[in-house]
Amino acid sequence: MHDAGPGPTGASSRPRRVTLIGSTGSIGTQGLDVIAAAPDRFAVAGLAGGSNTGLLASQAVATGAGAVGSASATTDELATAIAAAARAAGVRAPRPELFTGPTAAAEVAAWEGADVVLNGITGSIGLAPTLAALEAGHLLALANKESLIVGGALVKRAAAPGQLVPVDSEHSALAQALRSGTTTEVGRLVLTASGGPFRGRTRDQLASVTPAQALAHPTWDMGRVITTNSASLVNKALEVIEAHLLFDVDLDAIDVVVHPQSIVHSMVEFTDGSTIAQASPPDMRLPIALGIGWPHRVPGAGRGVDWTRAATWTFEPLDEDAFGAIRLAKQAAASSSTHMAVYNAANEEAVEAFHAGRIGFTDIEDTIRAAVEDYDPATVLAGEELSLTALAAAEAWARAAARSRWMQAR
Ligand SMILES: NC(=O)C1=CN([C@@H]2O[C@H](COP(=O)(O)OP(=O)(O)OC[C@H]3O[C@@H](n4cnc5c(N)ncnc54)[C@H](OP(=O)(O)O)[C@@H]3O)[C@@H](O)[C@H]2O)C=CC1
Ligand SMILES: CC(=O)[C@@H](O)[C@H](O)COP(=O)(O)O
Ligand SMILES: [Mn+2]
Repeated sequence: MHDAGPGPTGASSRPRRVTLIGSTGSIGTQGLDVIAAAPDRFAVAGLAGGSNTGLLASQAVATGAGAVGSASATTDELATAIAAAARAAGVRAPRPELFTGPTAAAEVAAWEGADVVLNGITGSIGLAPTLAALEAGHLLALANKESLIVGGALVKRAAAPGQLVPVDSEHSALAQALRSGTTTEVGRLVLTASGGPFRGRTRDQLASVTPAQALAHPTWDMGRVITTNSASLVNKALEVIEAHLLFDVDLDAIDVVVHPQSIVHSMVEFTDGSTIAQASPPDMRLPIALGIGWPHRVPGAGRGVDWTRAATWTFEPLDEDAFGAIRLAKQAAASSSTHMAVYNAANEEAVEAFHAGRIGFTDIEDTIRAAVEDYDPATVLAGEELSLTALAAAEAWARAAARSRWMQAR
């Protein structure tokens, strides 16, 4: 079993040191909130961000992080931004170790001053930091689902037992439910889906929805890509594969049910017909705190359900004629070890194209379907086994295949 370092129980000799990859995003900033609220349990080790250098620099000053990485700034720009943030805060500028460029996030993830890495990058670019954190022996609190889904067996092989803890709300719920039962007693996993902003629409009605409508998630405030993926149900499709990889449950024993209130975050049905569900108001700070504090709960991380008020929780089947992303992902995952990299890369390209006004909403799913159906690993990979090289080739093929659809349409 992986040694997570000091337990953040308040009674340990020092707080657990946390590196945040994607510290400027939705998961990253909520991770910083959790850490700031529990200074006896957690301290910031490292920070890595993308293009928001000003916020990254302010975070570096506020937290005293020992390592700071930026994908977009030069070392001089990052140092200057940190000095400016310190001046603005009226404090002495800290002198963290700086990392810049495309490998910065992975270098910060591997940085030795951490016990735990919270990976909150968006997209398959999260794979390198995921592998770097695991190889460095850190506990990995994983929000960046794409790295597990794309990396598949590569990520699983790199993780020692207990080293990878899910932060995604559904998988945190499943991990919590599974603490009460042995895996041989699991009948099936049931992931809840909010249904997104377009719940109840037909496929024809989906064709004309706008990016602004897709970004109006009914229950969660998240980054642009995952919010769009929730609207298309691609997020739930990725999560089915994520659950399959995390918990070694067959794909045909993983179901999705639409639960618009997002209070039951998922459930495990055991072989005797008993179901254990995890419920809490929608707030990512709870699964983030549990992820970085694993296996300990952090008191006050989230608020509980208010049982004194009348409330209705509803569950309904998913309309798979309108939303085909989950069926398509199950097919892709069963096809080859690199098909999900193709699925994800085609989706990443299509989401960007949708927000750029190049394609319509239903073209997202059509783009993924075409890529998954046309992809032939024997041709694209020329016999290469699952490896970072093979994944890069599969992704490059998928991105080119996706783009060619809207280039041709011009
Ligand atoms: N938000 C949520 O509630 C949930 C999110 N997740 C998952 O967590 C991940 C993050 O989602 P979310 O926080 O919403 O996304 P955001 O878009 O809000 O944040 C993404 C973060 O990644 C950073 N980033 C982008 N490129 C790089 C790079 N090359 N190197 C380092 N950092 C980079 C961004 O930096 P910058 O802004 O500076 O460019 C930003 O900090 C996704 O995989 C998502 O699916 C899962 C469950 C819930
Ligand atoms: C908070 C979280 O974990 C998200 O992945 C959330 O599940 C998105 O909501 P959907 O159920 O609409 O995909
Ligand atoms: Mn989720």
